[in-house]
Amino acid sequence: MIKINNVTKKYGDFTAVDKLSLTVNKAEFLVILGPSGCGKSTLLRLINKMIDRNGGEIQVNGEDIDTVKGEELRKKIGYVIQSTGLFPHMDVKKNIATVPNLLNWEEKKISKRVDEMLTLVGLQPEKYKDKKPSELSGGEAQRIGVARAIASDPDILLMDEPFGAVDPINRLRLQKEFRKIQRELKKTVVFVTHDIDEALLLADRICVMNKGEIVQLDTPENIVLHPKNDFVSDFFKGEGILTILSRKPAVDYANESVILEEEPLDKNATLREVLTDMLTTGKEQVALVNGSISWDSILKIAGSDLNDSE
Ligand SMILES: Nc1ncnc2c1ncn2[C@@H]1O[C@H](COP(=O)(O)OP(=O)(O)OP(=O)(O)O)[C@@H](O)[C@H]1O
Repeated sequence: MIKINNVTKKYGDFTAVDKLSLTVNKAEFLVILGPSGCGKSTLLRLINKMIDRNGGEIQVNGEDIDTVKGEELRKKIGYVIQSTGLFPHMDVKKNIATVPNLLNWEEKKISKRVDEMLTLVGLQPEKYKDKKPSELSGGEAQRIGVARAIASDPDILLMDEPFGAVDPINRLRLQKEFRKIQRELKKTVVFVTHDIDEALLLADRICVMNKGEIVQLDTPENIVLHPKNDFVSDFFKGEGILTILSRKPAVDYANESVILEEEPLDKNATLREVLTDMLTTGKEQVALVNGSISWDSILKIAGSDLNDSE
């Protein structure tokens, strides 16, 4: 858990983070979203003491960060940045082993951990561990960045646009895989992005920032459907409904009394996939494993029921 209380960061006369308070719960995926220059990266770097603050307090897992040395704190908190920050002269296994080495783990334990981490992020250990970063694609390098950040099993991960350099198709795959890993390992994640779809797809809660302050902190659904002010609604510009549909399992909305004589969609299909199926086939009713769902009900869900269902 991370507790930020009344924290301010100034660069000269300029206030980058302004008396900001925020609690990130254990195992929560919190996304910080906002326009360029609003203070997102600064906030992240304050948490792991890469920069000093001018006022306020920060606690990490109940401990005031002022009582811990920066290097010690950073061994306990994973940090991933857009450029991946992999060391170019080290091979993949050495990169992943960075923090375990700093923590003086035994060779055998490190080697086992490297293989586990590569497998976790979907890369075959034998094929990848001896490669240099220059021999990896952008998406592979991002995965190694994630593997390195979680290698020493930190409770908390700070991620600053970690998938920014990846092409859209691999990006979506990485986002989904990472979300799954985060849920399985119950990591507390603070994730910075200015990509609205990414925020809506990943977040338990979104913290919308502007000019160093929090404008709205809420679930993705509430932010899209009930923006607090014009800044938030202009920022989202009506986007987001499709992404929210893609977070909802269709089976949760099935009409169990209408059974169709046709092949049902996959049991894991989302409302967005139902909508796509309807738009590509022209069907107004689609079969699900536990009943069916109609065009009218999708429209109704997109319009209002999403909010009530939270
Ligand atoms: N070392 C620094 N010295 C002076 N000003 C800085 C410094 N680092 C950041 N700033 C300023 O502080 C503000 C917040 O920067 P920050 O990097 O936190 O923004 P951000 O929201 O992460 O932006 P982006 O989405 O573009 O990465 C910006 O106006 C930036 O120019």
